[in-house]
Amino acid sequence: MGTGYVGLVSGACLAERGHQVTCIDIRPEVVQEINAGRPPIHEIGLDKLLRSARDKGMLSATTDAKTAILDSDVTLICVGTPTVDGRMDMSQIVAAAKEIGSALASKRGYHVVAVKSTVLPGTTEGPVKAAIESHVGRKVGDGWGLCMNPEFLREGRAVEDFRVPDRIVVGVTDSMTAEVFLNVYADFTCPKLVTTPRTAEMIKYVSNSLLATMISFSNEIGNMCSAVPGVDARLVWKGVHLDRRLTPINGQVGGAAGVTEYLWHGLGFGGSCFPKDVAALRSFGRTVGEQTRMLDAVLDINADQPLRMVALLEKELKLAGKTVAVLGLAFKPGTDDLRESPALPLVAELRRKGAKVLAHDPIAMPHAKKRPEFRDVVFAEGWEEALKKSDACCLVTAWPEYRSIQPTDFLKLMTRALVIDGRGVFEPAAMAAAGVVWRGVGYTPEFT
Ligand SMILES: NC(=O)c1ccc[n+]([C@@H]2O[C@H](COP(=O)([O-])OP(=O)(O)OC[C@H]3O[C@@H](n4cnc5c(N)ncnc54)[C@H](O)[C@@H]3O)[C@@H](O)[C@H]2O)c1
Ligand SMILES: O=c1ccn([C@@H]2O[C@H](COP(=O)(O)OP(=O)(O)O[C@H]3O[C@H](CO)[C@@H](O)[C@H](O)[C@H]3O)[C@@H](O)[C@H]2O)c(=O)[nH]1
Repeated sequence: MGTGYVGLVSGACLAERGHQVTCIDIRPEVVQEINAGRPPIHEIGLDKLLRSARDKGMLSATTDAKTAILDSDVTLICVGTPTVDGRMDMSQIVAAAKEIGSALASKRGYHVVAVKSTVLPGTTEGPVKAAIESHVGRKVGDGWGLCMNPEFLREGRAVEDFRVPDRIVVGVTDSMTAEVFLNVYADFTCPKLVTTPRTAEMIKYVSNSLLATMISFSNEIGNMCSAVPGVDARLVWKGVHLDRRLTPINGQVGGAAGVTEYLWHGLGFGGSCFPKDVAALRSFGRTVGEQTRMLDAVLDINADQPLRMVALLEKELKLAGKTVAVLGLAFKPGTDDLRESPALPLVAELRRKGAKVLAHDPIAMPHAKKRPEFRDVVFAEGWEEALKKSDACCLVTAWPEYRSIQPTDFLKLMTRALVIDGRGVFEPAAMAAAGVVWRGVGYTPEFT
């Protein structure tokens, strides 16, 4: 139920594993696209997977929740749980639960409802259970079961993450539900952690909050390193990661320059999860009488990073009347998602300072053109055009095609080659040697 990033990817991947899947959504246009074999979202590998599942008769989509629920054994709730004023908005999840309850009222045979959406501790056993029970007319355990199954996939790598997860967490209170539900994941060989619904809910928030904390910590340290002549943050992270406690046992480290992802300076985190989940956990902490000094700092540091990019630019030129190329609008590469992208506060600040913005993104431009925040942004066909018509360049999203831009391209295309790198994409020494003025957010190379 809910065919966004989580619902559609889960549905397509479970169909691949041999389950019969019906995707339910309230948006008829989305249902139509799925039935036509076209994913309404951009995810690597999803179009092929969806078409294959549909062609084999393993997956279809509908707006008719009741029929779909009556014809199935398990329902995964994958609707949105946005934050409004920093608090989790439960309206979609409660509406979905009521609909499931109404359908289950006439159902024979055991049915398991799993909350896959990210929800605060107590939500599954509180409002979700209450909404289902009040409509089904039977208590949980009487013909139906309830569990919590957080999802850890990343946008842009969602199919790969779902196919090969690090772990599967299930929060459940009775063995019958655990047995039926774990059958869904029978083919997955990763560690499976069975716990209570409240602990499962908390695991999801703590996972996201820890990763967000690592990013803000790296940014605070990167900013500090930048302020000390002769300290190179990239080498600082390399040196720190040579500690075996931070480097995985097999010696494989992800991320740039041999540094574990999430411990790397830059523009900060965006997307539909980290900002909302840290904010929701912070307000949850207050409701249980706990201070959240770390989480407060994580969000404060993150809000500052895009503004630092503008401050770096202003050291090099007066922004009023100038044109700035913004390369990348999506909150990260591999997705067309603009939710909470650092490009949003960056563009707003550039406009506030009187600069014109000429933007490019390989995938997200059709969405960006519809956003009111980008109303007076001009869009370029390609990065070459953006650079040619600009006085400076801000690299926001580390798309592979931007990684291949050479120092000579900046020199050839721009009147003055001035680049502010928000993602540590370019090699500072090569840029400097070629004569490009290169600055990094949270990073000043050792040799400057
Ligand atoms: N996006 C991610 O990478 C990700 C990863 C892990 C967990 N999560 C969590 O999973 C949940 C879903 O996230 P998403 O990004 O897939 O959301 P989304 O906004 O992309 O999709 C939600 C979908 O639910 C549909 N919907 C709303 N109410 C419905 C109802 N009553 N019946 C049927 N459909 C309904 C909407 O039309 C929409 O298509 C959220 O709680 C999110 O925090 C997201
Ligand atoms: O070293 C890093 C790594 C990431 N980011 C930024 O952090 C944000 C989130 O990135 P990522 O974690 O790759 O994407 P999401 O799709 O938002 O995935 C996160 O949020 C999901 C939704 O809850 C979880 O399921 C995933 O496990 C969790 O990684 C993006 O803006 C990235 O640019 C950094 O700034 N520095």
